[in-house]
Amino acid sequence: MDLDSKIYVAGHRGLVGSAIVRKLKEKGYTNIIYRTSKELDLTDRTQVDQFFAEEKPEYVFMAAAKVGGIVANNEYPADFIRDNIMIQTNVIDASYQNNVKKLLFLGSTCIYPKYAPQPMNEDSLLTGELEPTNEPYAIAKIAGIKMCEAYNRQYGTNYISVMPTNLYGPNDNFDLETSHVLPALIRKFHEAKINSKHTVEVWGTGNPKREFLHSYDLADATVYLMNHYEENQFVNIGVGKDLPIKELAEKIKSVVGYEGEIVFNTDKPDGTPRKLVDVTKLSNTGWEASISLDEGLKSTYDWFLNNIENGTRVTK
Ligand SMILES: NC(=O)C1=CN([C@@H]2O[C@H](COP(=O)(O)OP(=O)(O)OC[C@H]3O[C@@H](n4cnc5c(N)ncnc54)[C@H](OP(=O)(O)O)[C@@H]3O)[C@@H](O)[C@H]2O)C=CC1
Ligand SMILES: C[C@H]1O[C@H](OP(=O)(O)OP(=O)(O)OC[C@H]2O[C@@H](n3cnc4c(=O)[nH]c(N)nc43)[C@H](O)[C@@H]2O)[C@@H](O)[C@@H](O)C1=O
Repeated sequence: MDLDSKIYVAGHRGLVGSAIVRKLKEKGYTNIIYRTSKELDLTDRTQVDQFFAEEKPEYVFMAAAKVGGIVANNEYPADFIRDNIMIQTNVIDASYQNNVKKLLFLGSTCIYPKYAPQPMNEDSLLTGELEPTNEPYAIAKIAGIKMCEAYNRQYGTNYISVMPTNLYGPNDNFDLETSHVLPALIRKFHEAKINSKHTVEVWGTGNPKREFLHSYDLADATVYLMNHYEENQFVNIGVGKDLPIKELAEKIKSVVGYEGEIVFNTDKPDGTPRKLVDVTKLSNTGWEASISLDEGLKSTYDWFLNNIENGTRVTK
């Protein structure tokens, strides 16, 4: 990408999209375009076609999607498969119709089989059954990967896909029903502390292990790969280290400074027991993460204190 290339970041207000815009600006890119979902509903093909025909972006970062944690995925499976298939199909095909030079599609590590050998490498795709709590979302993401590969093969496009591990950082979703574990626990411990509550509920047994990557590291990796990666096969993005949810909860409890007890609600699902990604392929490109989980938790809690009230964004 040249510094004046026209770059469309889809989903620029979200966790990932906002970090990508920040990174592009930091690196000196000057011609970045974006739209909110109100201005451009990516599930609507007519609106998408009109936008691409008018704007003619040269590069596309596909960070717009319907995203949610384990319970949201489990309760709204139809919304997750429908919206994601529509959004990605519209954007990928409109990119082809309008000669986009390169597109980066964001998948997720839930595309791997529930019991894939750990750490999970890229060759594990489609080798076993998926985790039921997020199967519809994972199938939409697998369709996105395969669509990029198929367009490259049939039409000679240059579309790459990345599979990030669980992410966190500024502009995350802090809604207690629909968010992922890390932002949910930051909010739960914080509210318990200020309201002097004696216990905090953590879903599941606390035994599943997860790997966490800061959104700024992810954004750095996506811009790096947009400039340096050309292979048809997707690439994992992670840190190569995971921890049990129980330990994550203890860390967040300590960062927030909460002194009560943790209670596990085993009526809530655990999901995949473990999904550590193999980052060998990524490391071979020369990229590695730089923000440690301890550092990232502290800065994300600071961001939360300055920007979130009652679970929603306020600008202080
Ligand atoms: N969060 C995570 O832990 C992980 C995320 N990913 C992937 O990263 C990508 C981004 O996720 P994340 O940033 O967390 O998600 P967010 O929910 O934070 O952001 C998603 C963005 O998508 C936009 N969007 C949703 N629906 C539409 C629509 N119909 N039309 C236009 N825009 C729409 C929203 O725009 P608006 O704000 O304007 O409504 C929003 O800004 C996704 O593909 C996700 O699968 C992968 C692995 C882990
Ligand atoms: C990124 C990824 O995100 C989802 O998969 P997940 O990793 O299972 O997501 P999660 O962050 O919601 O949960 C991780 C673990 O944490 C436990 N947990 C404890 N307490 C809370 C809690 O308060 N909220 C949440 N959400 N989880 C909690 C929870 O029970 C589970 O054991 C999918 O959408 C999937 O499609 C996807 O791609």
